[in-house]
Amino acid sequence: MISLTQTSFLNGACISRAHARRLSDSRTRRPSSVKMAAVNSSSSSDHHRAGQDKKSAFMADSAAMRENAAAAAAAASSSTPVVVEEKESTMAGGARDVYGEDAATEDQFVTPWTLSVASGYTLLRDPNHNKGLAFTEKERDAHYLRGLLPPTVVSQELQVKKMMHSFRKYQVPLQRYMALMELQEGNSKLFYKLLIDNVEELLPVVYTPTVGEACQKYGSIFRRPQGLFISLREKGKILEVLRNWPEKNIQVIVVTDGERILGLGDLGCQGMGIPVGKLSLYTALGGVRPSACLPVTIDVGTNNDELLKDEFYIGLRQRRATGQEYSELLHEFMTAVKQIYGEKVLVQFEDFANHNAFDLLAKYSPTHLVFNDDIQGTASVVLAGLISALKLVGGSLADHKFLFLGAGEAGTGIAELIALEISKQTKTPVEEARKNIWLVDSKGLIVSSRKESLQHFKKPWAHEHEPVRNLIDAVKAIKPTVLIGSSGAGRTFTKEVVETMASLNKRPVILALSNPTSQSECTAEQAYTWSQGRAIFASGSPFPAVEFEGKTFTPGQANNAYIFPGFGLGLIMSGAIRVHDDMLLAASEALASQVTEENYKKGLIYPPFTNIRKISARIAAAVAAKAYELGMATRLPQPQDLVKYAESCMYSPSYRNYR
Ligand SMILES: O=C([O-])CC(=O)C(=O)O
Ligand SMILES: [Mg+2]
Repeated sequence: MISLTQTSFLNGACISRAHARRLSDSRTRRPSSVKMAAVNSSSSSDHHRAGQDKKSAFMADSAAMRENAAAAAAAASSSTPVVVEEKESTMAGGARDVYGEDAATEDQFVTPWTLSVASGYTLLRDPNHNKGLAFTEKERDAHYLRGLLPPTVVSQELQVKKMMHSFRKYQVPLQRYMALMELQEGNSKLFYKLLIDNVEELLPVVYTPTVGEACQKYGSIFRRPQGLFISLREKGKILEVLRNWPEKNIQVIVVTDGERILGLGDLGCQGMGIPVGKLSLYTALGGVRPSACLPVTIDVGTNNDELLKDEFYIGLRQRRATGQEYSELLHEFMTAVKQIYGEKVLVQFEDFANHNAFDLLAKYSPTHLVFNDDIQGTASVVLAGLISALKLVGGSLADHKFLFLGAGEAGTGIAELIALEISKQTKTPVEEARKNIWLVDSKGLIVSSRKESLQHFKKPWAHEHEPVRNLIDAVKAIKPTVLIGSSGAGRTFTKEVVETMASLNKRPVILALSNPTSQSECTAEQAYTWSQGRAIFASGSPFPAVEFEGKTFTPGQANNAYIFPGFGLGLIMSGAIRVHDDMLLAASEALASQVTEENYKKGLIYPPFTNIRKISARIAAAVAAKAYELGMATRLPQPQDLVKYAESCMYSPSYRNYR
């Protein structure tokens, strides 16, 4: 059988280069309805970095950034025409896949490809094409599969049913995680179908909280590498390392350095579980095709002594590199990424420690398409929850008083986005809007008398007030209507804290955002019981429904998983080249608008995850619309119906027919 396959997947004799080129050309022939746009990938705007203010850097902005990015976008849409989108429906009769798939594959137009003669045996071991028992009789004949499979032929639906049946037999969450990872490595389409069809049940396994435990034990459960590992040893060679990755058409990279994995601290190289998990959600929840997703872990060592002593640890056995050594490696990575994948690749920073997260975002926002999920994604999802909570508590955002426990990435990120939204709604300066927002860190309430010793990202929150040393005293002094936990420290919303919130408010809004479950500031049960069922509660990690005095309370999950998949899709489908604060606000509003009356009746401030693909399409459309409005989109012309367009761009995990 002749197959087009990637260089790293050679199995059998290669055919001649000329023949390969002919086949490859016909494979990548453009269907007539493919849309064109003018894109000059070389247009860089590094020089636009100048003038970035560190204070506003978490959401690098605004007027200057917008102008710069719009100029870059204009420059980017001026020369060499390239294919910018392929829709499945436009592909019929167009280019054919490796195995003669009769619908377009998600990896269409990926280059470079090498032709090889693959055996059926190889096909069964290729996760992107394997269908297991679902190979039809004809396919078994055509692709050298006879005898390699038992006689039965089953549908993908039956495979899903069977997988769920055996999955449910595992009682231990980590075993469930391993079973799903094995499936992802063996049959990618089945994995995504399973995840999409059973999202509520499987999310806590491939993602928070189980992924946290998986990272802690990554070394001992390690079977096959996932993602790309870039360590200090690869310094000077990062471009080569990126070229080793088999997929070439990368659209989203999730990168971590493992220093602050969820609320679990420094897990070094074992943080890889996080980019892998986040990108699974990019595909399952946001419809970004798996081959366009690249998980990366930058290994600069770890300060986790237990891991350094652990014989199964998979990373560099040294303490973390810092300062120039660290920033040089990161800079080489960011430069290489843009060089190899172009201006429109989205780099999502994930679970970096505060001291690097803010600086990296500030440094690269003006020149790259970057997004920090912990600062911006979490901010956007929480703002959405607050917008919808207003339906239950009344008033506008400006009427409320917010108190945070935790003044790191999530805390200050959320605080700033709330302030931006208030400022937009009330047409007051953002400094004014910040006045109703208070933050507590490990040293107590952030007040102006502490200003000198504060890290730069905390300074905007240092208001005039006498010193307050702990959370409970801050609750009593500030009298917030909304309490938000983002400190990574578990069980810090004590009975007294929740009871005080309930004594101050008819319906206290309490968000316990820290992950995983062990780090949650309080449980759903505690929030509902201690507030006599009056709390409007949501948490970063999932909690089951709670019965209290004969009533059932279903907590919402205020997790950035609602935002980043749709947000990323919106950036990709519009060809956005920068992230702008207004896109985050647009995403929040789009998510809040998806909460139904029925959800509100149950006290929910987020819609259920069951409909997440529809929700993601709406978020994507809102983000793309904003990109077009701001002049930051390069995919032209703008599609008329962005929601429909987002839906049409989404990856489908259904098997293709191989002719
Ligand atoms: O991964 C999650 O569940 C949310 C998140 O970004 C974090 O806690 O760092
Ligand atoms: Mg995170």
